[in-house]
Amino acid sequence: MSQLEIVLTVLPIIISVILIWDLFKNKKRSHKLPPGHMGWPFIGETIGYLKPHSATTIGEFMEQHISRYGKIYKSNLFGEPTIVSADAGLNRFIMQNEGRLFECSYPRSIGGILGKWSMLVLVGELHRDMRMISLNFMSNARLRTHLLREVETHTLLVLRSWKENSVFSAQDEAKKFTFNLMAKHIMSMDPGKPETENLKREYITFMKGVVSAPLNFPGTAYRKALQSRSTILKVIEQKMEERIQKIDDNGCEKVVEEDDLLGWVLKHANLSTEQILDLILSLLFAGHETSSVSISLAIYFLQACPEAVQQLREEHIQISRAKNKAGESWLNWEDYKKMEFTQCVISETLRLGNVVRFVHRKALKDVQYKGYDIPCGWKVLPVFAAVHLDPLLYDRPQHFNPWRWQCERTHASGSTTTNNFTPFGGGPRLCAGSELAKLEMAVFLHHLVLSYNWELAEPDHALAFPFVEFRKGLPIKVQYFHSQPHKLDIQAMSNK
Ligand code: HEM
Repeated sequence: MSQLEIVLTVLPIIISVILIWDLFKNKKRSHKLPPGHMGWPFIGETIGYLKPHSATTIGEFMEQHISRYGKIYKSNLFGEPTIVSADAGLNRFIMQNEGRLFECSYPRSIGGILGKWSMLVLVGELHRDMRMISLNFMSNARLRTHLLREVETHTLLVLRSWKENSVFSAQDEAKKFTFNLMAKHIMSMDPGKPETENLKREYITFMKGVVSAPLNFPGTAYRKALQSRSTILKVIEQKMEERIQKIDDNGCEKVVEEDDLLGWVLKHANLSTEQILDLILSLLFAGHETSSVSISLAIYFLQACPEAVQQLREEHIQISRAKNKAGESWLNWEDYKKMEFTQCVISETLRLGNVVRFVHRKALKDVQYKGYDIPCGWKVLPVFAAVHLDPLLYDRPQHFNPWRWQCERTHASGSTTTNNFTPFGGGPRLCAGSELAKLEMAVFLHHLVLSYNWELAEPDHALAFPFVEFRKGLPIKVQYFHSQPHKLDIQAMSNK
């Protein structure tokens, strides 16, 4: 057979195979997709989707898409075909079927910056192992025995530094509080020490990169963040080495017992150095940003709602009076459990502020939901913010109304509000630090309302892009609230 004859025989076969394969794929492709628009090639509709908007709204893009296509629509976001869900039922379905029908799938740039062993990136068994470590370390028992005292100490350190009538950024103060708490809890680093302050500086550069476009060129925020990442990792690694030197052959610390995450991981978990570094960095990230923004949001919402401040203050004055009577200073778990209205304020802050607005998932199989197909491999974005701000689910959703949660508490659980409230996500990836976050907010609010009155020094509001932040840093002015015998004196409290 001549070469030409071979080509003429083989070519039609190859073309037929391609055509049959294409036909087969097309048949598979004939999904009943939700309505929507795929936008420009590659970038799709990403720019519109990420356009900054007020954190207490879902933004123009989402509003227009929901009114045009409904609560479930298709799009092209982050370079991939995507199903966006503002539907409470679908969001629950996605979160509950993690690992079976859907899987966590953050953009590659997040893995680049948080590390390939970060909990946000890991799936399957590796994720489960890392999750167990985090859950153990933030268990309810540890919250009672260790964290409550730490949270209160760090709250007081920050609040005690506030000067009457001075103007400062409440957001920076909240960040200081949560960073110091995390640095202490994770690596026993003390606030104010040069090593802690250096780490904080690097961390700020790192965070700017996490929220920026992932452009790895000289001078970009992303490139600077990658540099800060390696500096931060060096600090953590050095701490690790110091700690390993202290651990004897029996696995016990020879000198001082530092009861932090680093020590715990070194003694109890079988992780590589790289895994420990990424775990610690991702916990620092997960535990610092979200809680500090939530505290800033609470300060912001409350200054516009004096009735809520008054009720909150009454609750905390009662707790404080009972403690004074009993000769106690530090808050204990029973005090925390008495903070019922405070929990309503926290829930309402998380509902209206939507610190984590959506999460990233992908479909592991072809999935059907409400007559629509979600094709295998497509990205899926459950948008919690859209559910939390849905007027069909929450009466006057844009209105800060902590009392709506009071009715919830008196009704049986499983009610509409509770079912549709997912500030901490859900299913097997439910936030590992949710109880710690609520404790931080409650203790901070306790001392805030007992110690100060506050007002905005200039107008500001929280923007979502999509990380939530106050553009001007939430400048506030404080006055002492004197009617309490309460003293912000940690030394005196420690000596009691
Ligand atoms: C109000 C504050 C917080 C909010 C709103 C929040 C929200 C969330 C959400 C929505 C997720 C799920 C992400 C996903 O499914 O892809 C998550 C995961 C996580 N959060 Fe939080 N979080 C907060 C505070 C904290 C704190 C204080 C910590 C403590 C270090 C923490 C540690 C984590 C961890 C480790 C995960 C990953 C869980 C897993 O993948 O199994 N979070 N958080």
